[in-house]
Amino acid sequence: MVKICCLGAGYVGGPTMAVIALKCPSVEVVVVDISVARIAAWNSDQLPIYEPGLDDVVKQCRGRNLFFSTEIEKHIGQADIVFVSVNTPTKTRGLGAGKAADLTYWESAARMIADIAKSDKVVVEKSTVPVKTAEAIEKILIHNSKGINFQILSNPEFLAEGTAIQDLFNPDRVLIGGRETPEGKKAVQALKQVYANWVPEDRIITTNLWSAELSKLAANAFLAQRISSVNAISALCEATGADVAEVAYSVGKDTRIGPRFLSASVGFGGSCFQKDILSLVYICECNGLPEVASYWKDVIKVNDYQKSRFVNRVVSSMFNTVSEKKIAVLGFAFKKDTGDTRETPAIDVCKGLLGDKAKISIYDPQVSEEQIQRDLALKKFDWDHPVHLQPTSPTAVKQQVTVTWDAYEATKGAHGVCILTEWDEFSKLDYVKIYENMQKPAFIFDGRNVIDPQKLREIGFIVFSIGKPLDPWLKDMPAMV
Ligand SMILES: NC(=O)c1ccc[n+]([C@@H]2O[C@H](COP(=O)([O-])OP(=O)(O)OC[C@H]3O[C@@H](n4cnc5c(N)ncnc54)[C@H](O)[C@@H]3O)[C@@H](O)[C@H]2O)c1
Ligand SMILES: O=c1ccn([C@@H]2O[C@H](COP(=O)(O)OP(=O)(O)O[C@H]3O[C@H](CO)[C@@H](O)[C@H](O)[C@H]3O)[C@@H](O)[C@H]2O)c(=O)[nH]1
Repeated sequence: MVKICCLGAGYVGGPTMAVIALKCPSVEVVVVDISVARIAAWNSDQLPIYEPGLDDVVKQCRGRNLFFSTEIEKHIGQADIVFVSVNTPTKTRGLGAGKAADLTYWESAARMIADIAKSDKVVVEKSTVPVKTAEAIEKILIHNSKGINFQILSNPEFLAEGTAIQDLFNPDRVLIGGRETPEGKKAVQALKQVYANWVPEDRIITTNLWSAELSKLAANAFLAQRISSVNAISALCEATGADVAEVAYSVGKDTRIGPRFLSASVGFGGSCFQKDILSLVYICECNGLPEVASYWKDVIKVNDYQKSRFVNRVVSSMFNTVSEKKIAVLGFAFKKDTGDTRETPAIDVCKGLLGDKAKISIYDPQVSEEQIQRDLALKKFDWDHPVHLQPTSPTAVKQQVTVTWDAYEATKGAHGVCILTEWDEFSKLDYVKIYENMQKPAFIFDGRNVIDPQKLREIGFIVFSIGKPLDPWLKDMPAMV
């Protein structure tokens, strides 16, 4: 029986390994983590992450050929294939701070594998890493190898949160990069065989190591670039009276461009896009390519602009101040169908409003008060370290922020409502009831274009929707910078 061990029981390690276990009954999969709490949650009825369809997959295989454990050494020792799916945050200190990927967790994982292994192993990079990481990892493994043969493969993950199970069941492609030596090719084949249990052969791409590593960063950069492109156009739509949904539809009808990933928003969030583009920028700079670095950096610049533009809209519409005004925030997760808040645009928008002394009342169906308070108190990039290693006691913002478990409670007595996540339930709320319970004039700022602005204007709201023709009220407000 092939034995797989995965280091890192997070948003990638957990779902990916659960699906491998489901689709490959003859493979034993053990997911290990340094976080005792996380492993305990994977072994309970309350999984540590919310992901549609995940409970079902885990229930089918846990205890059969899928196990979650903190006995890292034992399971690395027994494995034929070791996946490494640990955090690769942005560095906060030293060389490359604010851009380069911090490979501390990866390096310590590699050192542990080298120390423990007593038999040959295929080591798979599942984490997103800078190009040439495999070379560094190889050096660590080989220098400590005691004659053991390690083959390192790059097998980046392309799942998106909220649709992870669907993406894993039916991936657009599986990418495997390896050394072009006979041993390297054998290792690629061994991993290919695992995926071939459910992924059609023509969707399994094999490349050299560096192409695989770079493809992951490039794919995220291209995806994020589409969002920044449509968001840049959304600002121009607001200035000209064009409607970004109509523009995106017309543009996306060109088969060379395609319709997906063209929804204007308050900005992209999530643990990957910003981190991976910053990493790409740093790699370009290190390779003497400042023009290429600056091209990709602008994708993030436009994203930051979109978030601050949104805050400015809110403040300038409401008589240029939100001080002491209650603002309801509907949605805190970085997208619907996840409880993940890493790099969510809601953090920057809330911080912007808090900077103008607003009182914020937040509702998100999947995010707890503790998480929100921590997010609003954490320093930039601290969020991407293992949860149990993050600072514990958030301060300051508590009095200005309340968190409710009900959209009607959050909006009661509010001067304005900001929709920051596209949860389906937000388009179905009773907006007449919400309007009646709000201060007047009642404002709504839709950062996800989930409500029909015309219908809400008929109720009496002053409405701002990203990239849509402006409300007459907003047209008369001071110009925005
Ligand atoms: N989240 C996504 O949608 C996504 C998609 C594709 C790729 N990725 C990449 O996958 C990697 C992991 O991302 P994630 O979202 O799963 O992160 P995560 O924070 O949810 O999970 C990482 C886990 O690794 C554990 N860990 C850290 N060091 C360890 C060690 N030495 N041994 C064992 N466990 C260790 C942490 O405790 C944590 O539970 C990152 O490189 C990320 O960029 C993420
Ligand atoms: O048209 C769009 C599409 C997305 N978003 C936003 O973009 C962010 C990222 O969304 P998405 O890409 O769907 O989720 P992630 O889980 O971050 O997945 C991305 O990042 C992962 C981590 O690397 C990759 O594996 C995936 O392929 C890649 O889609 C979210 O805030 C979305 O709301 C928009 O604003 N407009």
